Amino acid sequence: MVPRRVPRWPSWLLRASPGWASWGAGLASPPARRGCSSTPSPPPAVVPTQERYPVLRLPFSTVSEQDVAAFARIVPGLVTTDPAELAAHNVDWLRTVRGCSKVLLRPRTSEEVSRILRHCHERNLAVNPQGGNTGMVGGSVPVFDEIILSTALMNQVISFDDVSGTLVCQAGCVLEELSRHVEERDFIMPLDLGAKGSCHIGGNVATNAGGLRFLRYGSLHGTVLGLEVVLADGTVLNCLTSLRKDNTGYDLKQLFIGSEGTLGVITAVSILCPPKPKAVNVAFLGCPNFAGVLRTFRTCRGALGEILSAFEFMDAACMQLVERHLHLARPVQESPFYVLIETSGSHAGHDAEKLGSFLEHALGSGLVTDGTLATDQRRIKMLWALRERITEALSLDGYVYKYDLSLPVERLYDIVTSLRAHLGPRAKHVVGYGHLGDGNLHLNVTAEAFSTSLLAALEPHVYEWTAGQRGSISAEHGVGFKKRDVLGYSKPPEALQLMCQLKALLDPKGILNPYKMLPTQA
Ligand SMILES: O=C(O)CC[C@@H](O)C(=O)O
Ligand SMILES: [Zn+2]
Repeated sequence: MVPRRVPRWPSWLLRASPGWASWGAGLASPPARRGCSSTPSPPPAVVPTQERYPVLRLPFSTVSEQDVAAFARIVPGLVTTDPAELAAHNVDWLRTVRGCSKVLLRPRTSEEVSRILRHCHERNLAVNPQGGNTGMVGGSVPVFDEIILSTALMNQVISFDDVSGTLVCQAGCVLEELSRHVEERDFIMPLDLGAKGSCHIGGNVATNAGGLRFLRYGSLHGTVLGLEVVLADGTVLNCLTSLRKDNTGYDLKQLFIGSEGTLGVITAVSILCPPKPKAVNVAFLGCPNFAGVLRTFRTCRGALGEILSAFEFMDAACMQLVERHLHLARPVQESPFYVLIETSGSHAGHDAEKLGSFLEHALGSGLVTDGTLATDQRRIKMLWALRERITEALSLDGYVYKYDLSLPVERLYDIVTSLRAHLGPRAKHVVGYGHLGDGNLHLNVTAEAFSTSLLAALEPHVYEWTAGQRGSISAEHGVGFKKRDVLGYSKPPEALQLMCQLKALLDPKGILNPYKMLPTQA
C-alpha cells in the first residue's frame, strides 16, 4: 500500500486549513483573467510603449484600405479593425507595454498564413505574430502599428501516436487543452506552465518556454521533433517530421525554437509526450535559510534519483504576497524559505518509500523545519497553486519589474538579498523564487507604479551582477522588447552579429516581429 503520509512525524500529516477550500477554483486560471475577482476598480491605462521607451518606428508601410480588403479576401470574416476588440491584443497581460495596431488577422491554416505574409512582404508591412499573449518580456504585442497575426483559430490537433507519444498539432492549441488531450491517452505534455490555460503551443515553442517540468523532461529543443514554419516571404517550410533521429544536415527547426517570431511564424508543432506517471507526490517544506534549501536539493537529488520531477523554491516574501492577495493559506509553519518537491514515477509504493525516507532524514537533520505531503490530485494542485500563482500575486501588488536569471545555483539568492539592501524603501517588495533545480531565479521587484528612477537603480545593476556570475539575463522568458538591448551581458558580440546575419537572411525586410529580440542597432 502507498503510505499517504509519513507516519512517524505527526507534523507531516496533511493539514486541512480553511484556506484550502478556496484553492481549487482558480488553479489554472489564464493570466488574462488572473486577479480579476480581487481587482476592485478598472486598472489604470497602460502607457504606450513608444512614449515610455526610446524607440523609433522603422520605415514600414502603413496598412491601407486596399490591404484590409486583400486580407479580407484571404481570411474572410477574420479581419478585425474594431479598436475595442484590438485593445486586448495591443497590451501585454502584465499591462506594461502597449502598441497601436489597427488590424488583427486570425487565419485558420498555414496556407492562409502564407498568403498573408506574402502580401505583407510585398507591401513592406510589419507583422506581430501572437499566441496566447502570456509573455513576460513584451514580445507578443506590437510596439507601433504592426499587424497582429493571431494563431488563436489554428487550434486543431492533427494526430497523436499512442505508441511513440508524438503529438502533432496546429500552433494555436492551448497548452492546457493539449494536456487534457494527451492525458486522456495516458501521456503528458513535456512542459507545464502557470499560464497553461491561455498560452499557445506555438508561442511556447517560439519562446522556448521552460516551466515546471523542465527538470525532468528538459528543453523544447529536445522534445520538439518537427515544426512547420511560414517564412517572412510566405514560403512554407515543412519540417513537421516526427522522427527521433534525423541527421540529414542542419537541424533547421532549432533555429525557430526560441526565435520569438523574428525568423518565421510557427504554424504547426510535432512534440514528444512522455508517458503519464502512475504515481505523483508533492512535498511542501519550510527551510530555515537558503543554505538549507541548497542542501535539501543536493540530498533530495541523491535520495530520489530518477523520480524527482520538480524542485521549486520561494522565499517568505512570496508566500506573504500569495496569502495577502490570493488568500491562499500557508500549509506549513512560517519559514524564511519554502521548497516544493515533486516526484513522478511508475511504482507508487517504491516512490513513497523513497520520499518517506528522504523526508525523515531532512526533518531529522534540521534541513527542513516543517512540511506537508500530498499524494492525491486535489491536494497536489493546491500545493502547486502556491508556487504557480506567485506571478499573479505579484501583479496584484503593483507595477512589477521582472528578472529571469540563470545563475550558478549556489549564488542564486545572493542578488535578492543584495538588491533589498540596494533599493531600500524605493521598492515595495523584492522577492526571489523559481526553478532551483534548473538554476533559474525569478527575481521580481514591485512598486506602487512604474518609475524611471527605480528602473535606473535596477538596470544595469542586475545585468552586470548576472554577467559577473557568467549567468544568463533570460533563462526562460526570452528577450522580447524589454531585454533586447541587454543581450550583450550574456552573449559575445560575435554571437550577436551572427544572430543579426541570420535575421537578415531569413527576413531581409525585417517585417517579422520588429523591435524584438535583436539589439536596437541591428
Ligand atoms: O513571473 C515570473 O517572474 C515567473 C513566471 C513563471 O516563469 C514561473 O515560473 O512562475
Ligand atoms: Zn518560471
